[in-house]
Amino acid sequence: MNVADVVNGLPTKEHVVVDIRDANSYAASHIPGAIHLTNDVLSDFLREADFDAPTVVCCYHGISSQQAAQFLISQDFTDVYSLDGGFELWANSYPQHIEKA
Ligand SMILES: O=S(=O)([O-])[S-]
Repeated sequence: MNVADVVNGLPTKEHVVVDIRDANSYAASHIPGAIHLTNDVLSDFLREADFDAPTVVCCYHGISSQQAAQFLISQDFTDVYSLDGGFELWANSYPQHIEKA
């Protein structure tokens, strides 16, 4: 999914955004409303998740998010996307849409 689709969905909270970057990167800046998804919180996340919600995985550059998206699909999520270009493209495109922890 491209960054424009995600930014357009922000006002209505159309997507669940999960950020798989390291804790410092997430703390410094992330997509507004993004959940920080790490191995530590994975079981809680899976227990509470809406498996049919449109869910977008954000990493650094859009590579590792593809694997994470596949993993979520393997866990029975039905509507999962990888954010093309990752947070780097997001931050360059929408510096006004950045949330700090
Ligand atoms: O985050 S990344 O795998 O795209 S470098």
